[in-house]
Amino acid sequence: MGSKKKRKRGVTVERPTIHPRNKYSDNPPDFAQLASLYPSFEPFVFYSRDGRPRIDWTDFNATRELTRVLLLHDHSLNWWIPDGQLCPTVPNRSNYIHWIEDLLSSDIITNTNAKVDVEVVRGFDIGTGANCIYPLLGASLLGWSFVGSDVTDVALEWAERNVKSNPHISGLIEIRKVESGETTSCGEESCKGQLVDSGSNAHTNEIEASNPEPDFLPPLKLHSDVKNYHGPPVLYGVVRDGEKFDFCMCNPPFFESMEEAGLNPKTSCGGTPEEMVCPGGEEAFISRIIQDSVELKQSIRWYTSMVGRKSNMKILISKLREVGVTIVKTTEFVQGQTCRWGLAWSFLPPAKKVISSHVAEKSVLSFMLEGLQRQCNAIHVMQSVETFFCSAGATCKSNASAFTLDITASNDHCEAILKSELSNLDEPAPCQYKEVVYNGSGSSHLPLSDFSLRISVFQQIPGTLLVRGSLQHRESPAAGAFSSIFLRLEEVLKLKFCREKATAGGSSINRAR
Ligand SMILES: C[S@@+](CC[C@H](N)C(=O)[O-])C[C@H]1O[C@@H](n2cnc3c(N)ncnc32)[C@H](O)[C@@H]1O
Repeated sequence: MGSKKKRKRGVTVERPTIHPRNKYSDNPPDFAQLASLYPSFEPFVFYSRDGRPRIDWTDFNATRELTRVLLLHDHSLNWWIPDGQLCPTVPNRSNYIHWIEDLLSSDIITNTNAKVDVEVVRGFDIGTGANCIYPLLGASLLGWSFVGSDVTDVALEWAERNVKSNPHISGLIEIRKVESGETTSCGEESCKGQLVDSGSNAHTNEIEASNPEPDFLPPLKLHSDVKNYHGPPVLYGVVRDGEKFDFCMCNPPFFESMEEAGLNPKTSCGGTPEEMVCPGGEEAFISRIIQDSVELKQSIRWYTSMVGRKSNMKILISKLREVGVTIVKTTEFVQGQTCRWGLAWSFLPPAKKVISSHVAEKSVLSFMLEGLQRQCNAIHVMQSVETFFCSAGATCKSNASAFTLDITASNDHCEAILKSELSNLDEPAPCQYKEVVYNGSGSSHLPLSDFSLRISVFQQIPGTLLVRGSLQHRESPAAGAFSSIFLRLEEVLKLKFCREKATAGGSSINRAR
């Protein structure tokens, strides 16, 4: 996923954002224009006091109609889903397609499925849904061909209808029913012999795991304590003998129950239990994809999945390390206040020297606050972050609507933070608010020795927040304190907000970049 470099007040800020090739990157959907062109969409558009056209994101009919007109207007696609089925947001789903496009065009792994250029890229969409969104977008944007699989009758019927309503690309898409009777077992017995200890480091970074000599290493029994998937086949048993794919993709059932799905009160994208839920949630489902990939190995160049919880990334990456993949890549998909992750891996040999994330500088770190007490929300966390920094004398500037906090701290402030006891964040500390003024010359007036950091708080599923810190002055001498300070912040916030408190040394901090 591309991260956009933005010069703001003389500071280069890297933040993950909409993919630069996404159609909506520079031109977000224009509701007023769509309403004037499509009378069926018009009743869903209203104008807020600032005169901006809006829709009610909690109204399923409004979100479905928006998706329908966007697919028609911008992609010439005819599309519909029945009431209650999961309704995709087009800009968000396009990001995943473009990320795969990046993976395919990168030369990180060798292309042993080498094909002449005229052959089309072939993808496998696990759980294509009634909306069939990924095959429709991939075929219309990039001319890719797809097999889209699913298990439910309604998904298979409507995916097929959506394909047939678009004769210009229907030849590129096959909808495949997963036979739920023939549960494949890639259990430990069948996988054991093929597992190798990679001895590699999997990191959540741009180019991550390298396992240059997997075949010479001794077999390893899987020991990850991951949740098990008990359900219909996912890849193994659905991909046919001799079939080859350039990639597979998946927007998995994220949740273990509909209660956990919680149905975000700010949006209504529908979603039936069959679409949203599987025993063991996404951890179990993606673990099955990993197990199946061990069986299918190089039949698919890039295995990918969307991941809804950051904490699962860690578990899944260590599982990938155990099964001896040659490469792991991750990305972050950001839309509004929601974050999702992309996880990709391959068994093909790396084609070029990989850069270890040990040597790469980390400028973005994040952690999850899970199991938040009921009455706590992002605002409370923001206030506590402010107190954390201000009580050491640092300067904070908050933007409550964007859920961001810009912090400037001197060397002394950093030392004070690191020396402090795990403090009581209930007492708001007096803060020095300082407007950071752009001097117009392309450089900030802040002394370079200052540590400058932006903290963002994202709502995940109910009860879970993501806290992300991005270093604004990488070159500052105080920048070295970033990870220690962020680790400290994680401990302090978990102590205050999480039912399951942080344990010393038990940090879940993830190096994003
Ligand atoms: C979260 S929905 C994703 C739908 C669509 N791809 C999207 O992004 O909106 C998950 C889909 O996976 C399907 N599914 C669940 N288990 C499956 C399996 N073993 N094989 C294929 N599809 C499965 C569900 O029926 C559902 O349609």
